[in-house]
Amino acid sequence: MVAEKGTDHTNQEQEYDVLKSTQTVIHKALDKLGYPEEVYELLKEPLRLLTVKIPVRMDDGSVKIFTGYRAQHNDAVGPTKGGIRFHPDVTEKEVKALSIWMSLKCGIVDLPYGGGKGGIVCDPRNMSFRELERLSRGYVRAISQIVGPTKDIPAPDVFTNSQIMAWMMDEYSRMDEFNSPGFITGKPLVLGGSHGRDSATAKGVTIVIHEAAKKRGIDVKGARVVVQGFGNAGSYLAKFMHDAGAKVVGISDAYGALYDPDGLDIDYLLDRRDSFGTVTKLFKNTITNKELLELECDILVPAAIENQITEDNAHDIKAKIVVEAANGPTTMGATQILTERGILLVPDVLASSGGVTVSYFEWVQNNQGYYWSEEEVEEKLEKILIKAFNNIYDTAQTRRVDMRLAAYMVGVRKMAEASRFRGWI
Ligand SMILES: NC(=O)C1=CN([C@@H]2O[C@H](COP(=O)(O)OP(=O)(O)OC[C@H]3O[C@@H](n4cnc5c(N)ncnc54)[C@H](O)[C@@H]3O)[C@@H](O)[C@H]2O)C=CC1
Ligand SMILES: O=C(O)CCC(=O)C(=O)O
Repeated sequence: MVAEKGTDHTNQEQEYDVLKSTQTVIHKALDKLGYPEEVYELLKEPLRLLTVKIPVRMDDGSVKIFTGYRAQHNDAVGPTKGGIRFHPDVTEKEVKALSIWMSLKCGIVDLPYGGGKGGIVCDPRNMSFRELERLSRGYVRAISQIVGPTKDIPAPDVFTNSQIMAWMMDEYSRMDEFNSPGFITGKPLVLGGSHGRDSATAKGVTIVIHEAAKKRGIDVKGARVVVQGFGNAGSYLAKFMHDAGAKVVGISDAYGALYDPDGLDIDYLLDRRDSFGTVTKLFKNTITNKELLELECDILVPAAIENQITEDNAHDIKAKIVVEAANGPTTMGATQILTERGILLVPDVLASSGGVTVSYFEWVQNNQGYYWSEEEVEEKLEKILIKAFNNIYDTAQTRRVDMRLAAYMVGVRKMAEASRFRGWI
């Protein structure tokens, strides 16, 4: 049955509630796996959520109070792990959902972690370098009691980068009175970062695109690709697709989108984009993000923010494969519509797990004090993601469920088992 389009405001609010929809799919996954209700009661919310107020001295002398969060979903398997987002739309609910997705990712690629996530309500695009440094350091001081290399290990996410990780690592090291590179991942190479972390999310997406294309008999060479978002995940991905011989016909950022049916000049766009993944402001001939998503193409990769493919536009998506580099870009209703239309949807918790996988490699290298080559990192990442993709694809086929539910079934099992062995449930 084809789902009806969302009609009123309440329907839309429910459709866009990322926490509720995640909970619904976790519930279904646990039911399918035969777990009792108390497992769902444990896993439906993070174990811990810290809300902090961060006073920051602004460059004009005034003090601004920022709100930040750190959610730790489940630490039965090991320390929690996940990025920190700086964005004006950050909410408590979003951070909670993001921490649950991190647990699922860690389960899918079999890392010894549970999920965590942090966020600060701010717009770094309107802040100076020094204001950002003070905010980053203030956040670490505020959450210091619950994070640490064996407790909860942060990393980059939307509008945060290796410089911000460096300030945060330095602040934590000062408090800890040790050099603590294992406190955070996504650091610059000279501070114990890993080769390949910058491009890891996109590399992982590239690996699963190749696997998904094989399943659909699509040759990546010559395939038409559309990428929403031109930041860390989206810009590297556009480059990898371009280098693989695909034709990247559309890209976008928060301000608009670019389209060329003959393929965009990706190297030129990479050269001109700013550190927040903005490039479309330089062009007059732009289209909207909505138009971008509905372009004729073979592979569509949302790599920006949540709730982009909804019941309102899922019927108009022309791609044969949708690969979610972003967290939560497709609503539950839209997942159903795309699946019914025969579009292969590779869900976020699988497609974007390359980032946390290489973050894990970084943490291992920090703990060992022994560093790997880029080739070693790539080889290990490829093995893990090919196995994860095929495991989930096969689960979807044999259990006759959509790819998202299959991914949740694979991802939730380890933390449920670990919680059971610990005697929590
Ligand atoms: N950086 C990482 O390692 C990982 C990132 N992700 C996810 O990938 C997505 C993108 O993250 P990054 O590339 O790291 O962020 P980024 O900050 O490097 O880039 C974000 C991009 O999204 C665009 N954008 C922001 N708000 C938008 C809006 N309202 N509409 C359309 N575009 C908008 C920005 O202009 C920019 O091009 C997020 O969902 C993030 O959670 C997932 C796994 C790991
Ligand atoms: O690299 C990490 O530890 C986490 C990356 C992240 O935040 C994500 O996958 O959404």
